[in-house]
Amino acid sequence: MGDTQDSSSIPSEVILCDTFSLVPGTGSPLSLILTHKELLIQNLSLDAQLSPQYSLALTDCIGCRSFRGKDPTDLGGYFTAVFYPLRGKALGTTVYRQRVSRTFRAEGSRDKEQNFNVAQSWAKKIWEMAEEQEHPGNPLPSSCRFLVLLNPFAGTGKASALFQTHVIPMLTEANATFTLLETERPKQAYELVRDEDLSGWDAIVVMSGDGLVFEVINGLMERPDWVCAIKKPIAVLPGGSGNALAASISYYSGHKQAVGNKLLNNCTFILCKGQPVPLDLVSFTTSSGRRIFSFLSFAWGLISDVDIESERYRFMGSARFSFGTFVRLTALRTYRGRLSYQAAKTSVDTAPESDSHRRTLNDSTDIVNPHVLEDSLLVPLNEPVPPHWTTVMEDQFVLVLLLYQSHLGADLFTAPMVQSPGEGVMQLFYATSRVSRASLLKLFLAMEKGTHLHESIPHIINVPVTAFRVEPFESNGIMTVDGEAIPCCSLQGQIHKGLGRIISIPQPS
Ligand SMILES: Nc1ncnc2c1ncn2[C@@H]1O[C@H](COP(=O)(O)OP(=O)(O)OP(=O)(O)O)[C@@H](O)[C@H]1O
Repeated sequence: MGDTQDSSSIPSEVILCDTFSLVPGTGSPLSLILTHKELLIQNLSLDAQLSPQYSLALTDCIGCRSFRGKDPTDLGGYFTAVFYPLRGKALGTTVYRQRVSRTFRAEGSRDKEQNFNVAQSWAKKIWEMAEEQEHPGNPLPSSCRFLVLLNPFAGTGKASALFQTHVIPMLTEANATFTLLETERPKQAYELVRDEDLSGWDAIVVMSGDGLVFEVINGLMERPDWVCAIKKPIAVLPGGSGNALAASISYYSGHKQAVGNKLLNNCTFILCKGQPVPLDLVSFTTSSGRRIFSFLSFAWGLISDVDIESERYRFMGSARFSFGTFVRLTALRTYRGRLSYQAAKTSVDTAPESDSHRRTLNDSTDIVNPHVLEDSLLVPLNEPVPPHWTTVMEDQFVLVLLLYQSHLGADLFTAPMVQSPGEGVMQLFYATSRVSRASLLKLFLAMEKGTHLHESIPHIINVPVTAFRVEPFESNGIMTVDGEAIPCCSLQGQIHKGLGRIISIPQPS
């Protein structure tokens, strides 16, 4: 955990060292030591109430600014450093970020300007070191300009209020500028990103559920300059009821499980400190010729039924999915159809077994034709699937799910094996009519903590795949792509590794 650890040794590579006092406080002196990695605070007073020494990690610092005292007779120079260290149960399931702000007063000189200069040079250096901590790669500019698209009706309708209370203060501290656009109707975000010049923005931030992200991805892919446009970084802040992408990004960025405001804090921190990383997208073609781009999931059967039927329990927030699942389990349906897929090849190198799921040989970079994204793994829907594909002979399905991120909802940790947003693999889960209600119940209960893969649950199959086809024999039932309902029809899709960009904090492997 990065916060306030006791440190007993003086660090070797000291960059700055000076004496200040803490504000507010007793005015007692303390020594500040800045190294490449941390700000070390040592109390110089004999007050036994104060911790003698603690440190704040610069990886957790989102901003630092200097200022003069308001009172003209005040000779002090000030700086405030804001950190969001990890809190919670490191070994448990919930780890989240919480604000720690420290203001220091420089008072070594009788000259006000000189004290201010000291504070200013500390603030500048701390921020420089904090930025140096970020991972190498392609960082966002230090003063970012964000276009924030917010759906005020997402989830339980609190997104606007949460943006004001939780997000704006953190963006301000991080010196980021933004333009907020509250959507007034469905498809407005889709049309905006499809039609407008986006060059004035470093990233598009979506504060909503997964539905608005779906609009943004599909809007970008509709542009004549989609090859370039789809590389525009997207960031996600949870404002809906499912928030699967937000929960996945929070998990990849080292936060384990979090929901509600804790998840929002984590994601806002990621927005301030993260960098654009590759995001897998799946292109779907339906029998009606429709092309859809997806960042999260495809579902048919139990999961899509619950997703759409539980809309009426929206007031429950994320609990609507668990409640809807229990309701649907009492009246389980089966759907007749055929499922085919191309299994992902796993690496045969010396990687440890537990790691093998992360390695896929399907690294073929998409040959990006400027006019259309080619699906090199697919044949036309009216032709049989390629001979090396697998077809599930069973024709009664209870559920078919393809998931390409770790979470299916903030509290549905369905694919713990997914460790980053750009692995180039879809996790296929399916169950046929042989599965029992007890097995399904066990699956959904274990999914909350992501332990279902360690339990033996009969007749729930998981295969990593790179392409798939679903052919329902009847047109009743609901299918969803990223939680959005589409008419039940034959369709197929393939993954495009790292086609998009999402802001995340990559973890050292
Ligand atoms: N002002 C608006 N009024 C009504 N619908 C809107 C508005 N703005 C966007 N939408 C639509 O609302 C749909 C649902 O939004 P979204 O998925 O982001 O939230 P949610 O359904 O609450 O969350 P989740 O998908 O995580 O359950 C989107 O498909 C979007 O098209």
